[in-house]
Amino acid sequence: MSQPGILYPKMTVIGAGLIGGSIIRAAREHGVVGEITVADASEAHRVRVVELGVAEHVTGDIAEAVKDADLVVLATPVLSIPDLAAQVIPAMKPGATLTDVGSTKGNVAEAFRAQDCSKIHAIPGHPIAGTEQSGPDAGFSELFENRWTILTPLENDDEAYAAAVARLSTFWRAFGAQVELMDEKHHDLVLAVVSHLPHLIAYTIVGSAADLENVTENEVIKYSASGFRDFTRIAASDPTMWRDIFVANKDAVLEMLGRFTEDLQAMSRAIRWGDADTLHTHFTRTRAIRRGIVAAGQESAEPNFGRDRGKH
Ligand SMILES: NC(=O)C1=CN([C@@H]2O[C@H](COP(=O)(O)OP(=O)(O)OC[C@H]3O[C@@H](n4cnc5c(N)ncnc54)[C@H](O)[C@@H]3O)[C@@H](O)[C@H]2O)C=CC1
Ligand SMILES: O=C(O)C(=O)Cc1ccc(O)cc1
Repeated sequence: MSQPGILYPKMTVIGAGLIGGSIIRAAREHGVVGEITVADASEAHRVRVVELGVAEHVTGDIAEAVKDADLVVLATPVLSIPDLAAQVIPAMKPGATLTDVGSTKGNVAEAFRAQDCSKIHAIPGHPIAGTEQSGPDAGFSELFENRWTILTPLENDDEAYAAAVARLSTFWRAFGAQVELMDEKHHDLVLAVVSHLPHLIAYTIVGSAADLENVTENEVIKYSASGFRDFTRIAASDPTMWRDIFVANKDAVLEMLGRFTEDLQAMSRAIRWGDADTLHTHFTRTRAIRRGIVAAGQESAEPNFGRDRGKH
């Protein structure tokens, strides 16, 4: 793939965890930024970023970190974004771009709109790529390859804003991602079904299995070599990140949870009444959905494909 060259001479990433760390590595590898500055609230993480040697500047001072940046990326848990936006936006230089990678977009759009964004280009974003790992060591440059990044631009008819959205799209494409633009409310509904609800189910079922009196913790570990193992991987995802997602995306998650509960009741009824046809028809449909995803090249037929890349 031909690379676009330097898109942002100075990039600042706030939050050097899995996603921030992956962006830094990918941006360096693909040559789309010049100098990289990292700001992180955790001293231990700042020390680790220095040891890893992945950034030119590392600081705990947010205003100092963003003042010269052409691109600022917020890569922290979503409930921290309103506070960070209030610190970052007034400190940014005119004409610079602000984006984020948060898993929810309605609250981020609201946080950006609450500030005076007239001198910068504020563009919420979300790479649909990740793992259950977190922290500065978890990042790897290939994370975004063949994945989607959704941008949810704010309402703004300026040509300069459209150009900033186009440049940010080029940035993500340089990492091998495909970019889609979407309304933030639609984003939050779609992600509630395909990401937030599955995580809630995994968190719940792993807890339920461990709590059952006739199932020991030892059996949960021993037999997790089966399909249950995928649930335990997801249920190992970062607690702070997921607490924030469910608080921020409450309405969409509750709506989807309501529909899911109805569908679960229908399955429960089919099992109770021995309605084998209903079960078979349903499982045939879901198998076709999975095969469609594999055929579209979005996933390997092998389990756990790509999930372990970049682990240390
Ligand atoms: N983990 C995943 O699979 C994905 C996560 N996301 C989103 O990306 C964002 C970051 O997630 P991860 O990289 O997984 O988290 P992480 O836990 O690996 O990294 C977050 C980093 O932010 C720092 N931090 C936290 N609050 C801060 C604050 N107020 N100021 C400065 N630094 C702060 C932490 O010290 C940590 O280094 C979240 O909003 C999450 O919803 C998006 C796509 C995938
Ligand atoms: O690890 C997994 O299976 C994920 O689903 C990763 C993930 C987590 C949160 C996001 O907003 C996007 C991707």
